[in-house]
Amino acid sequence: AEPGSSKETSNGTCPVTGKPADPAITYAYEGITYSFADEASRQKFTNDRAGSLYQKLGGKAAIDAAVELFYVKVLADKRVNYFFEDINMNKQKRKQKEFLSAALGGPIPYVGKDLRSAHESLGGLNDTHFDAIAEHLQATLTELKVDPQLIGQAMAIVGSTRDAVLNRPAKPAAAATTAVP
Ligand code: HEM
Repeated sequence: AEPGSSKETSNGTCPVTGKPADPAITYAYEGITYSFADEASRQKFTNDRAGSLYQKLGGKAAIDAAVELFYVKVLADKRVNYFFEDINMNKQKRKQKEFLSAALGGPIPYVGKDLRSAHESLGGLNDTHFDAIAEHLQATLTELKVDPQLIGQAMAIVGSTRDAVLNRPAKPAAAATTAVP
Protein backbone atom coordinates (compact mmCIF):
# COMPACT_ATOMS: atom_id res chain seq x y z
CA ALA A 1 0.00 0.00 0.00
CA GLU A 2 1.14 3.55 -0.69
CA PRO A 3 2.04 5.81 2.22
CA GLY A 4 -1.00 7.37 3.80
CA SER A 5 -3.40 4.83 2.42
CA SER A 6 -6.05 3.45 4.73
CA LYS A 7 -5.10 0.47 6.85
CA GLU A 8 -8.13 0.37 9.10
CA THR A 9 -11.85 0.66 8.70
CA SER A 10 -14.44 1.88 11.15
CA ASN A 11 -16.71 -0.81 12.51
CA GLY A 12 -19.80 -0.40 10.39
CA THR A 13 -21.36 2.27 12.59
CA CYS A 14 -21.68 5.82 11.28
CA PRO A 15 -19.52 8.07 13.53
CA VAL A 16 -21.92 10.98 13.03
CA THR A 17 -25.33 9.40 13.57
CA GLY A 18 -24.47 6.14 15.35
CA LYS A 19 -26.64 4.35 12.79
CA PRO A 20 -25.48 1.42 10.65
CA ALA A 21 -23.11 2.71 7.98
CA ASP A 22 -23.42 2.28 4.23
CA PRO A 23 -20.13 0.66 3.16
CA ALA A 24 -20.26 2.64 -0.10
CA ILE A 25 -20.18 6.05 1.67
CA THR A 26 -16.65 6.41 2.98
CA TYR A 27 -13.98 8.91 3.87
CA ALA A 28 -10.35 8.13 4.70
CA TYR A 29 -8.69 10.20 7.41
CA GLU A 30 -5.30 9.54 9.00
CA GLY A 31 -5.18 5.99 7.77
CA ILE A 32 -8.68 5.02 8.88
CA THR A 33 -11.57 4.60 6.46
CA TYR A 34 -14.80 5.79 8.07
CA SER A 35 -18.17 4.85 6.61
CA PHE A 36 -21.38 6.78 7.08
CA ALA A 37 -25.12 6.31 7.21
CA ASP A 38 -25.68 8.89 4.46
CA GLU A 39 -24.02 11.56 2.38
CA ALA A 40 -24.94 14.37 4.80
CA SER A 41 -23.12 12.56 7.59
CA ARG A 42 -20.01 12.15 5.46
CA GLN A 43 -20.17 15.86 4.65
CA LYS A 44 -20.53 16.83 8.31
CA PHE A 45 -17.61 14.61 9.27
CA THR A 46 -15.29 16.02 6.61
CA ASN A 47 -16.31 19.60 7.42
CA ASP A 48 -15.73 19.01 11.13
CA ARG A 49 -12.27 17.63 10.41
CA ALA A 50 -11.30 20.50 8.12
CA GLY A 51 -12.41 23.11 10.65
CA SER A 52 -10.86 21.44 13.68
CA LEU A 53 -8.10 22.84 15.83
CA TYR A 54 -6.76 19.28 15.86
CA GLN A 55 -6.12 19.39 12.12
CA LYS A 56 -4.79 22.97 12.20
CA LEU A 57 -2.25 21.87 14.81
CA GLY A 58 -1.05 19.11 12.50
CA GLY A 59 -3.26 16.15 13.36
CA LYS A 60 -2.25 12.90 15.03
CA ALA A 61 1.49 13.19 14.43
CA ALA A 62 1.62 16.68 15.91
CA ILE A 63 -0.52 15.88 18.97
CA ASP A 64 1.43 12.70 19.68
CA ALA A 65 4.74 14.57 19.46
CA ALA A 66 3.42 17.35 21.68
CA VAL A 67 2.26 14.93 24.40
CA GLU A 68 5.66 13.18 24.40
CA LEU A 69 7.50 16.48 24.87
CA PHE A 70 4.91 17.68 27.39
CA TYR A 71 5.57 14.72 29.72
CA VAL A 72 9.34 15.20 29.48
CA LYS A 73 8.72 18.67 30.90
CA VAL A 74 6.18 17.50 33.49
CA LEU A 75 8.44 14.73 34.80
CA ALA A 76 11.34 17.19 35.13
CA ASP A 77 9.26 19.57 37.27
CA LYS A 78 9.42 18.99 41.04
CA ARG A 79 6.21 20.97 41.53
CA VAL A 80 4.18 18.22 39.87
CA ASN A 81 6.28 15.17 39.00
CA TYR A 82 5.64 13.38 42.31
CA PHE A 83 2.00 12.87 41.26
CA PHE A 84 3.26 10.58 38.49
CA GLU A 85 5.70 8.53 40.61
CA ASP A 86 3.62 5.34 40.56
CA ILE A 87 1.93 5.92 37.22
CA ASN A 88 2.60 3.82 34.12
CA MET A 89 3.71 6.65 31.85
CA ASN A 90 3.25 4.78 28.60
CA LYS A 91 -0.41 4.31 29.44
CA GLN A 92 -0.67 7.86 30.71
CA LYS A 93 0.77 9.27 27.47
CA ARG A 94 -1.63 7.19 25.43
CA LYS A 95 -4.62 8.35 27.49
CA GLN A 96 -3.54 11.98 27.29
CA LYS A 97 -3.10 11.71 23.52
CA GLU A 98 -6.60 10.27 23.30
CA PHE A 99 -8.10 12.94 25.52
CA LEU A 100 -6.39 15.93 23.91
CA SER A 101 -7.02 14.66 20.39
CA ALA A 102 -10.74 14.39 21.06
CA ALA A 103 -10.89 17.71 22.97
CA LEU A 104 -9.19 19.50 20.07
CA GLY A 105 -11.61 18.07 17.51
CA GLY A 106 -9.91 14.86 16.43
CA PRO A 107 -11.93 12.11 14.73
CA ILE A 108 -11.96 9.56 17.56
CA PRO A 109 -14.22 10.08 20.60
CA TYR A 110 -12.58 9.98 24.05
CA VAL A 111 -13.75 6.91 25.92
CA GLY A 112 -11.41 7.15 28.93
CA LYS A 113 -12.32 8.20 32.45
CA ASP A 114 -13.91 11.60 32.79
CA LEU A 115 -11.38 14.09 34.15
CA ARG A 116 -13.14 14.52 37.50
CA SER A 117 -12.95 10.84 38.43
CA ALA A 118 -9.45 10.53 36.92
CA HIS A 119 -8.05 13.14 39.34
CA GLU A 120 -10.28 13.02 42.41
CA SER A 121 -8.04 10.61 44.32
CA LEU A 122 -4.91 12.74 43.82
CA GLY A 123 -4.48 14.24 47.28
CA GLY A 124 -3.73 17.97 47.55
CA LEU A 125 -4.20 18.78 43.88
CA ASN A 126 -4.72 22.55 43.54
CA ASP A 127 -4.51 25.52 41.16
CA THR A 128 -0.72 25.77 41.39
CA HIS A 129 -0.47 22.22 40.00
CA PHE A 130 -2.98 22.92 37.27
CA ASP A 131 -1.11 26.11 36.34
CA ALA A 132 2.19 24.21 36.16
CA ILE A 133 0.68 21.56 33.89
CA ALA A 134 -0.90 24.20 31.66
CA GLU A 135 2.42 26.08 31.56
CA HIS A 136 4.19 22.95 30.30
CA LEU A 137 1.60 22.40 27.61
CA GLN A 138 1.90 26.01 26.45
CA ALA A 139 5.72 25.80 26.48
CA THR A 140 5.53 22.56 24.50
CA LEU A 141 3.35 24.07 21.78
CA THR A 142 5.59 27.15 21.66
CA GLU A 143 8.69 25.00 21.34
CA LEU A 144 7.03 23.09 18.49
CA LYS A 145 6.49 26.45 16.76
CA VAL A 146 2.70 26.27 16.75
CA ASP A 147 1.01 29.51 15.67
CA PRO A 148 0.44 31.60 18.85
CA GLN A 149 -3.22 32.09 17.98
CA LEU A 150 -3.76 28.34 17.80
CA ILE A 151 -1.89 27.95 21.09
CA GLY A 152 -4.34 30.40 22.62
CA GLN A 153 -7.28 28.37 21.36
CA ALA A 154 -5.79 25.12 22.62
CA MET A 155 -5.07 26.63 26.04
CA ALA A 156 -8.67 27.85 26.32
CA ILE A 157 -9.89 24.30 25.80
CA VAL A 158 -7.41 22.91 28.31
CA GLY A 159 -8.29 25.69 30.75
CA SER A 160 -11.94 24.68 30.56
CA THR A 161 -11.06 21.41 32.32
CA ARG A 162 -9.79 23.12 35.49
CA ASP A 163 -12.87 22.67 37.68
CA ALA A 164 -13.21 19.01 36.74
CA VAL A 165 -9.51 18.24 37.26
CA LEU A 166 -9.53 20.04 40.63
CA ASN A 167 -12.86 18.39 41.54
CA ARG A 168 -14.69 21.67 42.09
CA PRO A 169 -18.30 22.42 41.16
CA ALA A 170 -18.56 23.56 37.55
CA LYS A 171 -18.95 27.31 37.07
CA PRO A 172 -22.41 28.60 36.09
CA ALA A 173 -23.10 28.60 32.36
CA ALA A 174 -22.59 32.38 32.03
CA ALA A 175 -18.87 31.77 31.56
CA ALA A 176 -19.42 30.85 27.94
CA THR A 177 -15.83 31.63 26.96
CA THR A 178 -14.57 28.67 28.98
CA ALA A 179 -16.84 26.09 27.40
CA VAL A 180 -15.37 23.45 25.11
CA PRO A 181 -16.80 24.16 21.68
C1 HEM B 1 -4.51 20.35 32.33
C2 HEM B 1 -5.53 19.57 32.51
C3 HEM B 1 -5.40 18.07 32.61
C4 HEM B 1 -5.82 17.18 31.69
C5 HEM B 1 -6.48 17.47 30.35
C6 HEM B 1 -5.51 15.86 32.22
C7 HEM B 1 -5.80 14.66 31.57
C8 HEM B 1 -5.69 13.42 32.14
C9 HEM B 1 -6.17 12.20 31.56
C10 HEM B 1 -6.87 12.08 30.21
C11 HEM B 1 -5.90 11.19 32.41
C12 HEM B 1 -6.20 9.69 32.22
C13 HEM B 1 -7.59 9.32 32.69
C14 HEM B 1 -7.85 7.83 32.58
O1 HEM B 1 -7.31 7.05 33.38
O2 HEM B 1 -8.57 7.41 31.66
C15 HEM B 1 -5.21 11.79 33.54
C16 HEM B 1 -4.73 11.09 34.63
C17 HEM B 1 -3.86 11.63 35.55
N1 HEM B 1 -3.55 12.95 35.70
FE1 HEM B 1 -4.24 14.46 34.60
N2 HEM B 1 -4.91 15.98 33.43
C18 HEM B 1 -4.80 17.32 33.72
C19 HEM B 1 -4.24 17.86 34.85
C20 HEM B 1 -3.50 17.18 35.77
C21 HEM B 1 -2.75 17.76 36.87
C22 HEM B 1 -2.71 19.25 37.19
C23 HEM B 1 -2.11 16.73 37.49
C24 HEM B 1 -1.16 16.77 38.64
C25 HEM B 1 -0.17 17.62 38.73
C26 HEM B 1 -2.49 15.51 36.83
C27 HEM B 1 -2.08 14.24 37.19
C28 HEM B 1 -2.62 13.08 36.70
C29 HEM B 1 -2.30 11.76 37.22
C30 HEM B 1 -1.30 11.42 38.33
C31 HEM B 1 -3.08 10.85 36.50
C32 HEM B 1 -3.11 9.31 36.64
C33 HEM B 1 -4.20 8.92 37.58
C34 HEM B 1 -4.22 7.40 37.72
O3 HEM B 1 -3.93 6.67 36.73
O4 HEM B 1 -4.56 6.94 38.79
N3 HEM B 1 -3.33 15.81 35.78
N4 HEM B 1 -5.12 13.13 33.34
